[in-house]
Amino acid sequence: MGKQFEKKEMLKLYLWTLSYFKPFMLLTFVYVLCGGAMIFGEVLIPRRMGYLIDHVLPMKSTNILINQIFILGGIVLLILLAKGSFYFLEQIISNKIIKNQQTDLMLKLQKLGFSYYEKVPTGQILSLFENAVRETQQTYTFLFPQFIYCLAQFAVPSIILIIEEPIFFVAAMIGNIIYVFLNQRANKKIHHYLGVETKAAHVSQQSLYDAIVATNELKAMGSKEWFIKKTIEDFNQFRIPRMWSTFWRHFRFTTVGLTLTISIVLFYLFGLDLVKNGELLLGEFIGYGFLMGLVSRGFSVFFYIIPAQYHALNYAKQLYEFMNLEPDVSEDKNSLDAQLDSFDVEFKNVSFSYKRDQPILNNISFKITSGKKTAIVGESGSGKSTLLKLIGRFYDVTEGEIAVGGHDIKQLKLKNLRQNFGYVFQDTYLFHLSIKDNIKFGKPDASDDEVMQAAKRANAHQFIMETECGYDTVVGERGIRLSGGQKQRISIARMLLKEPQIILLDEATSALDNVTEAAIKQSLNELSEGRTLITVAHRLSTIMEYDSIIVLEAGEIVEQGTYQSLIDNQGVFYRLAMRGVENEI
Ligand SMILES: Nc1ncnc2c1ncn2[C@@H]1O[C@H](COP(=O)(O)OP(=O)(O)OP(=O)(O)O)[C@@H](O)[C@H]1O
Repeated sequence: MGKQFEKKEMLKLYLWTLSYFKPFMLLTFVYVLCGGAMIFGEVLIPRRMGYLIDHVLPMKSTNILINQIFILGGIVLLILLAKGSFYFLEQIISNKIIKNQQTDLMLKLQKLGFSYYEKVPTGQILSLFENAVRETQQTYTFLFPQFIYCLAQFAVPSIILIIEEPIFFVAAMIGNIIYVFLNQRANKKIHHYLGVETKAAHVSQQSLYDAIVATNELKAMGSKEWFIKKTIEDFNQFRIPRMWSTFWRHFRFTTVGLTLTISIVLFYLFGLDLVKNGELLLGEFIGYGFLMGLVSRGFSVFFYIIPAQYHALNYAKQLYEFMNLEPDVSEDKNSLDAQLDSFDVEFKNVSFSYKRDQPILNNISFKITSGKKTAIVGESGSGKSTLLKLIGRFYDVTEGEIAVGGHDIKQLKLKNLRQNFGYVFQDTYLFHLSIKDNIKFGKPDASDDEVMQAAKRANAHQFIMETECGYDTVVGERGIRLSGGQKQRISIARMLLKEPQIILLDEATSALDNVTEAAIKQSLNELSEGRTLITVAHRLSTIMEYDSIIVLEAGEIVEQGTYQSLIDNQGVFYRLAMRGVENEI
């Protein structure tokens, strides 16, 4: 039952992998034709050679000999042409498939969005896009073409031998059966080690990723030795099974030579007897020898390909599962394709949990009127960032409704919803591009002057001009060449350039000093004039003139009002504010 199920699953997986050939049916057909022509030529040559030896040479006619050599040359040319076209088409088709597959994966990754990035470690995503993609794509570049080719290379000469001289087919199959018998254990071992290797590849890749990204943390904590030991252990989990799978694969290769020798010996034993008895001509004998070689080759490569394909399917399974993941947030088919004309944000009895039975937000209701400034405050872990993520629909509410401009956000097209948002996250990611492009990301068609104005308003112009190439300076991967505060300013410039109707700031100025923060606040104030601004703030002194402050505690709203009214209330907000004052002292 279990094995039956596994076979069914594997077949489904294989058909899914092959479905990428579908858009290229015509090319694939021509490709198969070329493969057919190759096999046809490979089978024809030994037969023409046999004819040459048995019938042409005894005639001692130079003209006929030359004719026959030309025919042979023509067949060789046909094989060469077919082979060239076969491999050329193989490249074209596999490249097209790889491109389509990669595009599908990228689109899927985008669709899965924020929640997927938060759930799955980056190293694991990289492993999927690196290892799983590379191994699966072997199906297109090598395994499937060779599967078809070897099947034909085995089947066509086998049929000829069975019809004409079955004893030679028997000789070939004896060697083949011994090969299968000897390799049963090897195949099981290879299958086992490849399975372990596939799983360990993820862990090893994650380790590598951590080693690169966390270099500074590890040095600072003096944990280098510990981490190196751990990385080596993780890598061994991958290296040792790989070593064994390679050993068994080599073992299998060695047995090919051995079993082929058995077939050849049998072929000579049976064949020479037939020649001696006059039942077979010498040329025919040589020709059948070639055909037998094709049968053995086709068979052994075929048996090499099956476990290799199985291995590739183990990786394809990861891609298949990834492609079939349901995004946490999806667009309704009948979603409203309309531009918003009002930007109120309303929470109606919203509850939310990342995991079942672990509520993060509980029965939250509030309304932010278009153009007003609202701050969300609360202890660490009270759910402030989560609340912002829900407004941007990075997650869907578990209960209740969020409305923007009077529409339930679930009923709006994601594009229409998000184009109205400008989001500055706690951590700013900078692309490995110039500073200019990193700012332009907020509005791709912005002019250089607009970029510069936005940077000036974000208090970033001065430090940008001090970098090596100004706005053209490439900020290395993850923007490591800039300080936390500088990265935040680029992110704010991005948002200022976009000029969104709803501004969401998640501790957007936490890495800035007081002077810079005050300067940026001025720009944000100007920008937020007439726009809805919702900010998660830790430094309460920055939100004194906000229209409303929502105080969260353990996922619930415990207070709401203006700064002064909350201070007068002497409740949770008052205590938070007092603590903040103490900290600043
Ligand atoms: N992607 C996630 N999956 C599961 N739990 C999460 C996820 N993100 C946050 N949480 C949990 O949700 C709770 C609220 O987190 P959130 O980041 O919203 O709090 P916060 O008030 O913004 O905290 P801080 O001020 O420290 O940034 C925390 O207990 C956190 O561990």
